[in-house]
Amino acid sequence: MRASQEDFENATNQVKLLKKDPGNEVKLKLYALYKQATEGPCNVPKPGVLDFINKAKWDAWNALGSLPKETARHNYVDLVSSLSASSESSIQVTPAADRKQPGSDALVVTSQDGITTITLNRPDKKNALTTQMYHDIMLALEAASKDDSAITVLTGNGDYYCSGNDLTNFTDIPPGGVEEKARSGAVLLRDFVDRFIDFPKPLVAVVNGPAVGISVTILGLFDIVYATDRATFHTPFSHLGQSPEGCSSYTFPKIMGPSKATEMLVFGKKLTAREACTQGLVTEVFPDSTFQKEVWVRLKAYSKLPPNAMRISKQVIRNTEKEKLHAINAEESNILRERWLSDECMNAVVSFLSKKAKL
Ligand SMILES: CCCCC/C=C/C(=O)SCCNC(=O)CCNC(=O)[C@H](O)C(C)(C)COP(=O)(O)OP(=O)(O)OC[C@H]1O[C@@H](n2cnc3c(N)ncnc32)[C@H](O)[C@@H]1OP(=O)(O)O
Repeated sequence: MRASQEDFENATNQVKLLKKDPGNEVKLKLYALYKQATEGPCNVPKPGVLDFINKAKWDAWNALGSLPKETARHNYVDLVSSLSASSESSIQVTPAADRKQPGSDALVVTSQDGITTITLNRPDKKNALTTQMYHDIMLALEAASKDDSAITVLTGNGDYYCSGNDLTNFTDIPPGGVEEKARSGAVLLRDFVDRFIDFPKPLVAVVNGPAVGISVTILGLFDIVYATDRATFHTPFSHLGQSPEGCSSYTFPKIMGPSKATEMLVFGKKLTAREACTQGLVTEVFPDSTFQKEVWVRLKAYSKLPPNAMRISKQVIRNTEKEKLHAINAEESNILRERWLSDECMNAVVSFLSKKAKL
């Protein structure tokens, strides 16, 4: 028996009463059938490749081809009645403008005992780096380079050190489109990494938990890396259709040899803290239970050493490579700009986002 218009309207109301989220795949199917039943075959332009949610919806609708309206209506009613009446749906797209924007509290900067500490403070998002945070970290480094502290520390709040680039950064497309987005992303990346290359004082990473992506690659530009034994080091660039940054294409082979660097940067092998220490990426590993205490006692003692001597010694160690590092950074940023426009990268980002999206 075909579903009547009344059955269809009842089903559309029933959807609103579902208590359990039926999942993105079902929600896309419901959306597509609804559009087909009410408007017929897909008749709107395909959204831009990085307009992930609307593109997924468009794809689902378009996939129904010339399915007759009546059949779509019938299939919609069938699908709704097969979903548990005790579920609840949340078929909504949260507009970008309505999403909670990270405030300046996503980064906390403190200065004490001769140490300036920059803390990533988005523990609920595993300290993923928003565009604003890249800018704020650059400002914090600029200020730290001029303040009277002897040592600068980067660390994270919560169970993660940092989960790398916030993948939702990819959804904020400017009027110039995806090319413009990729271009400005590459400029931001290059500026960001340049600040680490040029940082004049001893720079210490206090890796309080797992580290992913760019938070790992820039470790090659730090002077000291202390890690809890709970930390892991993961650069899943190939999985994301991306390529190495943070000068890691140069620093990692230099630190650990080309073959171990390839395992990390090309195959995305995740290292434990002890493996990373054996391979020279980490300076020292501490038991998680005493990590904070031991590290800060150590750093406070170092911070009492003559600051000018430490700064000059750091520069003697690092300066010979600066020019090369800037050239590598520029090249890596350029390559990434192209990677961000690739299908491989877009599909990987869509896949991550669609797991969290409210469709
Ligand atoms: C302009 C400069 C560009 C520089 C280029 C940089 C490249 C990179 O850094 S590539 C690396 C990018 N990062 C990732 O691919 C990591 C993605 N995240 C994950 O794989 C996982 O979230 C995890 C392994 C880091 C943690 O997994 P789990 O313990 O299961 O926790 P959840 O997944 O539930 O995470 C909690 C919450 O945080 C959100 N989140 C975590 N990482 C990111 C991220 N990188 N981008 C955006 N959001 C992230 C996650 O989605 C959860 O959010 P809600 O669902 O809203 O609670």
